[in-house]
Amino acid sequence: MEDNLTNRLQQVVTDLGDEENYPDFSDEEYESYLNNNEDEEEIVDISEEDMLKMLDAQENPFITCSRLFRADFDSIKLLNQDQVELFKKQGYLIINDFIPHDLQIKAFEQTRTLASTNMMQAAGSSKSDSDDPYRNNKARTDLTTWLHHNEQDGALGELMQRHFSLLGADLSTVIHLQKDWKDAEYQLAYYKGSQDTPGYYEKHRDAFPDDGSDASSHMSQRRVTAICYLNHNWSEKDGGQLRIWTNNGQQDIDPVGGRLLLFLSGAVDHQVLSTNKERVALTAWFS
Ligand SMILES: O=C(O)CCC(=O)C(=O)O
Ligand SMILES: [Fe+2]
Repeated sequence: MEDNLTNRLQQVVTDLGDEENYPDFSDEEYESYLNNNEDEEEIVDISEEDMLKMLDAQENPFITCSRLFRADFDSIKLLNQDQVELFKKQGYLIINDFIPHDLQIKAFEQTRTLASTNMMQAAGSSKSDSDDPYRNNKARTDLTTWLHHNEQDGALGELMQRHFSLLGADLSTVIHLQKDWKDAEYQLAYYKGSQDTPGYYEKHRDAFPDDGSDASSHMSQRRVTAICYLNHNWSEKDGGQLRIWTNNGQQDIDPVGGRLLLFLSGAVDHQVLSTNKERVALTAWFS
């Protein structure tokens, strides 16, 4: 009896170890077997890049985002009608001398001080990873810090309180921002950048395409990116241009001090090219 049991057990073990006794599934049968035996709903882990590809294939993102512009609006103070038209048509707009030269110099020096006194963090550090889960710490080399317009002193405070708040008033007049929109998110960025170790920020988009309708608004918060450059005496050899991908191909924008660049966050891919010198920018996102 015992022998019998041992023999039978041995036979089972031998049969299990013998591949020829396994059911012979084709790949398709195996897939369907796995799917039928799945208890939990499969969570599709799609990358930001693939998600953008999928959304861009549904509709040109410049068209999606152009629906954010209001058909009629009241008076605006900083921008003029032609600039608004151009912004809508191109998906981006450059405004030179957005701020006075002395304010630009002071804001640059203030940023340098913040960077050298450890008040700014590597953009890919764990602290800011949670702000931007799609990026890893190799995507960009800058030091950053979030600024709050009513808590900031000095030139950077003035830049937000006076200049960006006027811009925000205009943008909320010409563009559909979210109903509870109050103020921009502000991020200050400092690239150390040298000939030996150039700074960079890889190609990316700041938001998913969004026309403000209920169907798409859950995916994105940011609608307009506004970048004010604070670099003085910028020259071609310093690099650090912002390459943008527009509806009409790519274009490189020099990060000239005092210059403001606006673009539709959900439509324009962009990349900071190698910068061989210190490079400072204050970015505001309007949602
Ligand atoms: O500094 C720039 O020109 C671009 C910055 C940027 O792309 C970002 O902070 O998302
Ligand atoms: Fe960006």
